[in-house]
Amino acid sequence: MINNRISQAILVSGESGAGKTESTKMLMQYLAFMGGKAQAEGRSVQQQILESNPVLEAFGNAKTVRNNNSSRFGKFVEIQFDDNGKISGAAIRTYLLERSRVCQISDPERNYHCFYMLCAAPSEDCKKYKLGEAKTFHYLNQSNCIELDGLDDSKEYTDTRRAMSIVGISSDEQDAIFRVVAAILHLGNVEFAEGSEADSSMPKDEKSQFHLRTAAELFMCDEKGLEESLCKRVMATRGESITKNLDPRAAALSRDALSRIVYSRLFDWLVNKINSSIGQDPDSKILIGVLDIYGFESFKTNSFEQFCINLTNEKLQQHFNQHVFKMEQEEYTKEEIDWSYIQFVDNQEILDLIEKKPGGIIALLDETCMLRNSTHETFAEKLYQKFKDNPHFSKPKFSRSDFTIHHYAGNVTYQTDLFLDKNIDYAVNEHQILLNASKCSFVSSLFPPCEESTKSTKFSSIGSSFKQQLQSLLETLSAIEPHYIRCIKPNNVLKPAIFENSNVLQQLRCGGVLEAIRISCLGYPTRRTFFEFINRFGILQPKVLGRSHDEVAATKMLLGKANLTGYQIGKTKVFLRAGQMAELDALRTEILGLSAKKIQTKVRSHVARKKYVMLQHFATQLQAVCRGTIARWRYETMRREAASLKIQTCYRKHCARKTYKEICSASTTIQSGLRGMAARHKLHFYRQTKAAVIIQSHCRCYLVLSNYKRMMKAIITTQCAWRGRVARRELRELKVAAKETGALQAAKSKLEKEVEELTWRLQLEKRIRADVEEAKAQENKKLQLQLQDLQMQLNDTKELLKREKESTKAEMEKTLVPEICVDTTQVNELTAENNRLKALVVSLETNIEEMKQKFGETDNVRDEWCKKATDAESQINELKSMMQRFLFH
Ligand SMILES: Nc1ncnc2c1ncn2[C@@H]1O[C@H](COP(=O)(O)OP(=O)(O)OP(=O)(O)O)[C@@H](O)[C@H]1O
Repeated sequence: MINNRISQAILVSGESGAGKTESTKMLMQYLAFMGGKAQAEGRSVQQQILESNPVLEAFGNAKTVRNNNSSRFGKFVEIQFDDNGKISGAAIRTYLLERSRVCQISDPERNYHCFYMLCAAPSEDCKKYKLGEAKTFHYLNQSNCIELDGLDDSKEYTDTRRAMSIVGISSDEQDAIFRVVAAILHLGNVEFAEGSEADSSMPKDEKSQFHLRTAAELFMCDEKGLEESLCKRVMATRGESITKNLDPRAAALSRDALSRIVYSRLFDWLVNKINSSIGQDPDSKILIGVLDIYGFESFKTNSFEQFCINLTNEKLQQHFNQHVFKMEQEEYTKEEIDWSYIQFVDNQEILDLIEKKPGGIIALLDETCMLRNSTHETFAEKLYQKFKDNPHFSKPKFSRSDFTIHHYAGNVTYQTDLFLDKNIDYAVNEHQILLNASKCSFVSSLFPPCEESTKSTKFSSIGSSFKQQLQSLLETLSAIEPHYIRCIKPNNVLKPAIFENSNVLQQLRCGGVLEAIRISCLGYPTRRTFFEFINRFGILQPKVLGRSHDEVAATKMLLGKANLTGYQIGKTKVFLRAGQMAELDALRTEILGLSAKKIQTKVRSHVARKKYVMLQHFATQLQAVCRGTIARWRYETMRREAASLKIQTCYRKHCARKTYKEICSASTTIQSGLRGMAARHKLHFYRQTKAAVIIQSHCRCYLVLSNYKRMMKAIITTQCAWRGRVARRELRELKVAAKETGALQAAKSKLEKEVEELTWRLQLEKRIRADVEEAKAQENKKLQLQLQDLQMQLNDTKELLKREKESTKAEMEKTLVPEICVDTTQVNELTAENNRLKALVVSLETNIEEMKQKFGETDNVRDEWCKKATDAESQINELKSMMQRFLFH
């Protein structure tokens, strides 16, 4: 593809279970690996292409009798490449999904894998979709095969969801997809019973009602609407519509039709989603298409699907024939080479029988479908009439509605029973309206409203649309170079290491492989124009590339050089036998190898030299860089040293300055301290001096003062003495003069002194007298009290004595026993007591007498002193008068 810039197609064919799908996957993996881009951001196209397989397999594959993982649809994967040969986009086209499987399976087959996966999903998902075990669903339990050996459905579920995410299906979309799948399962469990009206139907029981309700919930549509769409049908007749009840059987068919159409639309949605997710490359000019399409099928019961599948195989066989036989031999004739024509079985007539328009089986089927009240029997009748003379058509002897087609691969008898139903490709109007109105955007998008014109005018059938699809596929295939892969199934028991010869031979015959090999051996499968040939193999003999040789001669020279024989030279092309091109290619490869070696040598030496020069240059640069680095490093070191020196200097300077400042401040402090101290000393000395001066001054002052005072005193004394002398002299004179008054004066003084003394004594006496008076009064009072006490004691004692005397006397008298009864001790005691009391009385009386005496003496002294005082007073008064008189004189 890269060399010739021609798109290619790989057609993988073979019967069911032969390995088409596996081979296709391997091919896709290979192409993705070879053409895959380095993983850019997020998911790469190739990854999406590969991950589309598990998604499509989950929804389009099922277990059949022949294959546990049978693809129930055809697939053409178009991988687009850009100019660099890298994958730039992809498109997947699918063909004819087997819809009937959704509602009907036979033992031991299974329905589509997705149903079983969903039933084995994690419990929260099952709960969400109200699902139970797979065997509880009608669409799954028609067959006893529920589980497959070596297939874990729950793991498949997880893997499928992961793959869906990779291909760009969002989580919400995945939820909606599985919700629809679950709804189909629930729908399948709705059974119908006779309704109240004739030929009407209704859900059979509570269980059916539940499943109907759940299906409606999952579809997010009206439950009643769903029931009516299943149990009733609106018939439009000439402008008016009539609602017709469906009997239970028809209702069940309607239910299955709904399930089929929903599933089919879901599958188409998935394919479209994958395509839009992967994206197409409109600029891509080259592509590789891989076709994985169902192989020829011939079962006991063959229905519409087998009819379509076998049509496909007829078409592909025709393409193969055309390419390998027809076109090949036409080319030989055109190029006028020596060739005897080989006959081959052309299946054009069979294709005409099936698809010719008008008059082919498909056309008749469409016609029958369009007619009201037509049945499969009328259809079969039409076929019998129309093709009774066709050698490829026959009517089985014991059947009224079957027909047999003589396919290139063998005869297949088809049962027409469901041909009409399966061919009709439209959603029942009620179903369409119901699901279009779903609250779930996903479900409603599966059933977009159809235009009125298309609804009424155009009839669309599966057969016709499939035919068109095939036509378009073959057109695509014709435009590109096809390659064929024929898968051969070694045995029918799906086991390894078993090779059934006859079976394999049959497959080889059916596929036209033997003829293809024969023609390849006889014919010339490879051909090239002279220009292409010389251009490609000219290097075997470089001189042919000059202008001196014509193309034919040059071609022959080249072929001679390669020692090839048996080839043919045509008008414009050279035709080579099988294998010759490979020989030439090997030779070319060898020469190319040698040339490549030479070129490599030169290139290597050139590269080595270049490398050397470059290394030298780099070494110099490196050295320069290293030296520069070292120099920079040295310079840096020096700079750092200088800087460190500077820093040290600064630091030392800073330290010294700091120390100096500290010393300065310390010395200033000391100086100020010393100065302060000196000043304080000075001040102290000054103060001392000042104090001394003051003391001295005071002392001096004192000395002077005392001297002065002494002097003054001496002076005064002297003066006094003098004056005294003078005075004494005068006194003496005066004394003499006043000699007579002097005696009086002396007497007067003496008298005054005496008066004073007497006054003093009088006062003292008065005071003493007052004290004595007071003491006397107190003493008297005391004595009186004592006296009274004594008096009282005395009286008491006397009384006591008296009473005792009397009592003693009375006692003595009473007893009349004198000496014998008297206690002598008691008498003695009483006597002593009596004496003591007597002494006390005497002493008290003495005391009283003394006191009386004493008071009497004191009064005498007092009286005496008073008398003296009165005398002295009178003398004083006398003297005073004398003095006054004297002085007066
Ligand atoms: N190359 C292979 N190596 C081993 N097993 C293979 C190979 N190819 C196919 N098989 C086995 O055969 C089975 C069927 O293969 P595959 O599904 O590819 O068949 P098919 O031709 O696509 O069938 P159908 O037409 O039914 O889809 C595979 O599941 C696998 O078990």
